[in-house]
Amino acid sequence: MEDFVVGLIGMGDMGKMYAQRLSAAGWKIMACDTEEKYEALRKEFDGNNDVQICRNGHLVSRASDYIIYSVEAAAIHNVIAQYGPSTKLGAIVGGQTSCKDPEIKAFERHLPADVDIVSCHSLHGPGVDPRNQPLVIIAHRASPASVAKVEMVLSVLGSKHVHLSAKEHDRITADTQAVTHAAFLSMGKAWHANRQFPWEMTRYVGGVENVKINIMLRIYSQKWHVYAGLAILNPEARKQISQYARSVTALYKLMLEGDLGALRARVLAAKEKVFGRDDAPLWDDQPLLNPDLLERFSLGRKEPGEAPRANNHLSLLAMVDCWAELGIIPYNHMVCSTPLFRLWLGVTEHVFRSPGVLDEALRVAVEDRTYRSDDLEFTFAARGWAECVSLGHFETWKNRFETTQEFFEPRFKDATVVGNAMMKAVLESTRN
Ligand SMILES: NC(=O)C1=CN([C@@H]2O[C@H](COP(=O)(O)OP(=O)(O)OC[C@H]3O[C@@H](n4cnc5c(N)ncnc54)[C@H](OP(=O)(O)O)[C@@H]3O)[C@@H](O)[C@H]2O)C=CC1
Ligand SMILES: O=C(O)C(=O)Cc1ccc(O)cc1
Repeated sequence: MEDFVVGLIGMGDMGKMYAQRLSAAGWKIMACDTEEKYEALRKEFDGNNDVQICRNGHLVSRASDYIIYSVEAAAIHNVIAQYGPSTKLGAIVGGQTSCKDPEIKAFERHLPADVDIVSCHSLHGPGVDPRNQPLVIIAHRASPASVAKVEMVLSVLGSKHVHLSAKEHDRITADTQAVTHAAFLSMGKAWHANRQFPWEMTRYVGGVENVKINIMLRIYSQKWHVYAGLAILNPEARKQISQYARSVTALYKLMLEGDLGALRARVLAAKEKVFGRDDAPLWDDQPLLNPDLLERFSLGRKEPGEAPRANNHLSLLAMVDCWAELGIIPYNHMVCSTPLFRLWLGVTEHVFRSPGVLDEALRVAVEDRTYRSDDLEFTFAARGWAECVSLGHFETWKNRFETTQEFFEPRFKDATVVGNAMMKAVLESTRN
């Protein structure tokens, strides 16, 4: 492996993270982005002798032994069609896209037959320390020797390798990532529709609300294509996102009707399916999240000693309803989960394993009208995202995302600082 060269096509956030970490560990890298970024990238990597910037993917492909495509999911087909035929004889090729169906199809179609296919997916954003985070390895068409080479190169990330097929990967990430994002995207849309910065309204500050707000802002501060790609292009995700919207609508209607009995019965039945019976729970003895920790990461002000206002937690109740309807046991996906999913499952578990909190949420749901208009907007938003994903409308998705991104944009700087601290503390304190 002495002269082994790793090629990186796409030097955005993930490509650069790989370039920096792999070269720091001593691997020789050849990398490119689109041609107009050539000079800027050369300047950026000027001091790094282990990273050679190329003008295009042909130059990377012809000289690299293992090539990783880290480009937008919607572009992967065209990019592989362009550079795939230039792949070095006998090389290994993989991709980093969040959804494997289009990537594998493009590889099968455009790569020469002598090339092995071993894909990967780091299950975390570029700003998260990859150590101990799951890294999916997909040995799609490869000799054991090629898989071993890929694992040796990527071992420098310190992630936990999880071996899956492309189909298993897409199924699990639809259950974990796509539907989790749908919940936070809907919260952002709802707050935007009511023109609220939720942390400026005292009723929103504290505990579970901190997680909702911080993660919502984190998602809207990122690039739209990452979230659009993994929802729209994953053939498994449509069902989950549509069910989430149906669950939100059904629970909201029960709230409007003031039917506490029916609401309670539905939520408790879902709880039993997802979290097990009270005498045989599926959760661990230790909660996934320490609730005290959540209080520390607020963007808003709270008077000392003031408890967070009760909330009906429609977004969380609907998540459990959705899992129950689809027969998903979220704990089964922990080996292949992102930090956001673990956080989301952690707060959901917190509400469902604290009987007082769940009872209060159900009582508030029918008695307290404070949240009615927010919840109406949340319901519209969840249905809007679901429709957009079902129709596969990238442009509408982009527009929906960017208008809300613009609304929250002035707050991203502060939110990123608090959000990063929260993620770090939560990751350190949660079991994986
Ligand atoms: N961000 C995240 O949290 C994670 C993302 N992923 C996945 O990784 C992939 C990359 O994501 P990320 O790095 O965040 O996105 P970025 O947009 O930051 O990076 C993608 C880069 O690829 C470039 N590109 C597009 N076409 C070509 C081409 N023909 N030749 C060379 N470069 C090209 C893009 O250029 P241009 O902008 O000009 O199009 C862009 O710079 C996506 O598929 C994403 O789903 C996986 C795990 C985590
Ligand atoms: O943790 C999450 O769900 C994120 O939002 C970050 C992210 C985005 C895309 C991926 O393919 C993997 C991780």
